[in-house]
Amino acid sequence: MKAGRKFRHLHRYRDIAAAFARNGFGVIVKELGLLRHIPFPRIPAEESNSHTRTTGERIRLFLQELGPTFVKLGQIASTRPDLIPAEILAELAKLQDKVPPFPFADVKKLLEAELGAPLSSLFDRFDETPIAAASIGQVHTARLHSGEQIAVKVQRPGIRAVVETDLEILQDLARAAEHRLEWASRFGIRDLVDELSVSLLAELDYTLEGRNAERIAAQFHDNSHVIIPAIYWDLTTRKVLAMDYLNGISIGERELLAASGYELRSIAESVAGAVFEQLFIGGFFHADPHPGNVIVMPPRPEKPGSGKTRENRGRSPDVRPVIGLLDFGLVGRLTPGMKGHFASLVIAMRRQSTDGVIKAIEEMGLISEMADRFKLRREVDLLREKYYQVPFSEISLSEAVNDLFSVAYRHRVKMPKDFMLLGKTLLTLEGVLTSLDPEFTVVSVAEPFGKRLLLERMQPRRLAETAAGYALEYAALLGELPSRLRGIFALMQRGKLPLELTVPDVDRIMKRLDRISGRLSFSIVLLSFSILMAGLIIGSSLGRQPDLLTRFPALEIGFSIAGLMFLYMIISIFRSGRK
Ligand SMILES: Nc1ncnc2c1ncn2[C@@H]1O[C@H](COP(=O)(O)OP(=O)(O)OP(=O)(O)O)[C@@H](O)[C@H]1O
Repeated sequence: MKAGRKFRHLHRYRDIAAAFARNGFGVIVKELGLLRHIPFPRIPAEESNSHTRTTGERIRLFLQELGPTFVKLGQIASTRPDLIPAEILAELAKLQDKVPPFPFADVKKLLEAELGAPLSSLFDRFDETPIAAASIGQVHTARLHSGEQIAVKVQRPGIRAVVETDLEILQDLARAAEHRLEWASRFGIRDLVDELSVSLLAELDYTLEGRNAERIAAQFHDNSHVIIPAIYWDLTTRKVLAMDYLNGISIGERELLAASGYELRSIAESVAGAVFEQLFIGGFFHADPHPGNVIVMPPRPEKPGSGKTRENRGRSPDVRPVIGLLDFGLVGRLTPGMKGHFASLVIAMRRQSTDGVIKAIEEMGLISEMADRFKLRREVDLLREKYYQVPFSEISLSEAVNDLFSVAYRHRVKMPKDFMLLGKTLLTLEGVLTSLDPEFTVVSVAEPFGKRLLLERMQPRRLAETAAGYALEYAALLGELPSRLRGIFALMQRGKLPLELTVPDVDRIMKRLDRISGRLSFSIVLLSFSILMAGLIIGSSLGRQPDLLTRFPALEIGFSIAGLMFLYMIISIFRSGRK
């Protein structure tokens, strides 16, 4: 730990040490020397909760006592069922950062400084009592001079400095812990803290949240059943976020929803549909669909604010409720490749194919060189047996995600951050929706989206893109090959080529080349096959429209090229097989 930093943050270190002690972790910290040179506070036995609370509870209380940075750390850790035992995970999921609001005088001061004008000229009405107060910011309602009802999120004064100090301390603690504790380095807690730093610092910039909201809104461009509040950019800064006020009922208020005449099943379906649309289709997703962030609004013909409403006139009225999503501080991204792997994984699990599951996780590039494939296969087999003949609609998503993640953890399969967020999103979603309607199964809604994604991937245009992508990957790998080989030859010349080092290296390159070329030729075969099929279909319709060919001679050329390509691919595949 850097001494200067420690001295600067002495007060905070003492708070942390006291929180450790009060929650029964003092001994561990002291003995491991994590907070060496910090005067350790004496906590009377009756003030410690170590005998009255479970470990999970104490961890939750410890984090809650230390405020926003630690609460967020716990919330991020709660997205890691691969790392954290279920009992502790359940406690972390309860973490709330609701705190008393800060005074209106501070709100006014901050708004006027940030927006550069007196409050009365900015708003027609500004409600002094916030509708929600969290540790980073609080939300007020207001009305613009133009009449719109808006919600204004205002950042707590001085919060950035507090978070930055805590992050520095956490980085020091994580470094010390990894140095001394095997489990800490196994958990990769430094990575966890780095991950936390990135997402927490992003949450302190409300303009990023505004941009996330707009990106998700664009994904629902054609869906009038999902509303994302429009952002008022002229009233938004890094510390102020102004958006449409969504007037509805939180999805957590089951009784109120039922009493207001909503059908709970229909709400559950709409919310699951909205989430899967982001996961499988858009690829950019809201990763924190907890009840406070999902609200139900009465069916209405038009989306307010966004101006991107689909025309509804002339259609029979649609009674599905409208789902409003809020709070875009935590988002995940799935590249087209990841979406595809995810769909393949779901399909392989559904087909009970162990090889398919392993292939899918292999293709994600997740299996480390260290993994014991034999054991991994056996565990996936066990999972397969567990889910054997369980109807897809009865599978508990959270259990399946947990099972998969814990196998992944045991085999050191590295899950990318966005996959973790995907898992967390699914877990939160299932929790929220089953408490709304215990009979509802989330996967039943997932299936059509997965199929749609796979169908989309089989379209000739997509196949062409995929083939082009692999070709680029091929080219990049070939490009990097000479330098790698040069390196290997240099080592050989110097007689410093340990066999165990080079063989896996070359092997890895060859395997990758093999894989890419396999996929490349497969994609080209599919592509040319699709073009050929399209040619045949259009060709068969030419009988009815004989002038098409004369009008589009390029079609004829296209078919001939596609046919030749296809033939060439088949012949070369047979040839390479013979060799
Ligand atoms: N546009 C809005 N329309 C209606 N209510 C809103 C709106 N924005 C925020 N709220 C209310 O304020 C609450 C807190 O907002 P939000 O979740 O964005 O803040 P946060 O500081 O990120 O809180 P948390 O840490 O709980 O995620 C929401 O749960 C919701 O009840």
